[in-house]
Amino acid sequence: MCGIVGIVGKSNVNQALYDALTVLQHRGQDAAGIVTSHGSRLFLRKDNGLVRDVFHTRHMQRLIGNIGIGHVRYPTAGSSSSAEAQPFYVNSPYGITLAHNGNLTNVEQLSREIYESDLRHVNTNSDSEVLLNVFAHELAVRGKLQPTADDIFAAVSGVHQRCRGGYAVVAMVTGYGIVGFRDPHGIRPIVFGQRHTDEGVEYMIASESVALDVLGFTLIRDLAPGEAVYITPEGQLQTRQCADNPQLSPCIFEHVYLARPDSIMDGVSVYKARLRMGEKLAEKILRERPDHDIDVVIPIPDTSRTSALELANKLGVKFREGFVKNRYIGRTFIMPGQAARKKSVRQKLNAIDLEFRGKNVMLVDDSIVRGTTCKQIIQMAREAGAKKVYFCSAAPAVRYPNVYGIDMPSAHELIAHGRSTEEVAELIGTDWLVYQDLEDLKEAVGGGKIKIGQFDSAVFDGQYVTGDVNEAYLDRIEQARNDLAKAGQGVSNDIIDLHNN
Ligand SMILES: O=P(O)(O)OC[C@H]1O[C@H](OP(=O)(O)OP(=O)(O)O)[C@H](O)[C@@H]1O
Ligand SMILES: NC(=O)CC[C@H](N)C(=O)O
Ligand SMILES: [Mg+2]
Repeated sequence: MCGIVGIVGKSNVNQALYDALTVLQHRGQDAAGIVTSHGSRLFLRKDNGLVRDVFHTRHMQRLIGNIGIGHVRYPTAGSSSSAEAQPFYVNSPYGITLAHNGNLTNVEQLSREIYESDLRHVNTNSDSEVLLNVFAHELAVRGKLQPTADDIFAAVSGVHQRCRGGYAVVAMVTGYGIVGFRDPHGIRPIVFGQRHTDEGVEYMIASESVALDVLGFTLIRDLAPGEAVYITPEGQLQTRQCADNPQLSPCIFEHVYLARPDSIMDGVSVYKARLRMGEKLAEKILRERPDHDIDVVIPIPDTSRTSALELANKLGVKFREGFVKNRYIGRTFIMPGQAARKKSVRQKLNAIDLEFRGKNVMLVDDSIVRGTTCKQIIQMAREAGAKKVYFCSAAPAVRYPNVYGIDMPSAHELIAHGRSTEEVAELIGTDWLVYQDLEDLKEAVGGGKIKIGQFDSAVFDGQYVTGDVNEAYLDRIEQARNDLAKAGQGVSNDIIDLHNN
């Protein structure tokens, strides 16, 4: 999960892109980039770091033009080298730049094809650079000096035919506008919207609706799975279905953890979905122990707050903020490397002892992935004097790797992989562990006013919706991308790309 944004505006879009990236920062903290287009010239700035660290005034001043795209990165392929920061650029045809959220599952085959059949060169190990080259090739074979909307949409169809995995993409075709597209399963989110200015209508494409909201754009809608939206520099917008068999199966983990609660995804309010998760979890707690002795419900900030609040309401138990979060530390789960993640939990969260002393506390988190957070938190609760420490997770046990854009490539790093609930409870040191049931989670997200019947919930059930993920593939990514392997990777930051200002 990275954050992507594209804007076709009526005046310089640099500041709006920057602002949108800060709103999407929770989707990627490793690198950030913006490319703008002014006439036939492109201006690029990208580097490792948070948005506020990557763009200084001098960079912003050079990012001129009324049209541009941006990206915040959380790597799922290749390395954390700044050479893999996005947007990526290819000069032919037309000069295309691209920002991608997701992960391709057939990247090895595509890399071979690109080199052997398409006669193209890819300079990094990033799957997003491969995706860009596939799109560029599919556009090039149309052989047009001036591509039309039909050509752009045909190129997206070509991408759908060749690429497998999860992808939400914005690409800028220099001189011809911006295109956004979503994979045929709609695994990763992407929306578009508009705002009216005195000079005319401006359009924005973004990962989450909250980016539109904050910048004064109104949401038009989500892109459907397989669909593309194309906006010319003059502001003509067209959409088209470019896949043969689109079927919506959005990533359910977006609702659990990745997205901001004030976003609406595929018509579903993330906030409401999280409230319903809390409700369902309370029902399960009452089923397991109708005469429980929980004195207080305490969330583990930030993401679990919404569901914890509703859980407490439903149980009729006090809700208390027992942990204070250091607002200057980012999200720990999306940090690269276990050492950094472990250290950050303690720096990030501190207990208010009086909320724990002598009490039976129910700690609530949105999910338990590697177990880094809950192990330390449970210990902190005990040190703060809790009598009993119970723990519940608004998501079911995470037992299988993610291959569609969340960096969970290694089953063995997942604390619940191959373990029962009781075994996990013992490992993390809790007196009672309650996981949400998967059916309840699906109902919480897809059973509101807007119905969604199918999800990518592979991390919970091992079912991969793209149908191309087998044991051999999972073994390969486990070998290539487990924490140890990543730590040993040499990282080259040399960019062969546009001049990076
Ligand atoms: O079991 P783990 O491997 O520790 O992963 C799960 C934890 O990581 C996330 O928190 P994070 O600190 O990333 O972000 P948040 O502040 O949005 O909750 C998530 O909300 C859980 O608390
Ligand atoms: N999290 C993502 O969406 C990552 C995008 C891309 N696979 C990368 O590693 O840069
Ligand atoms: Mg958390």
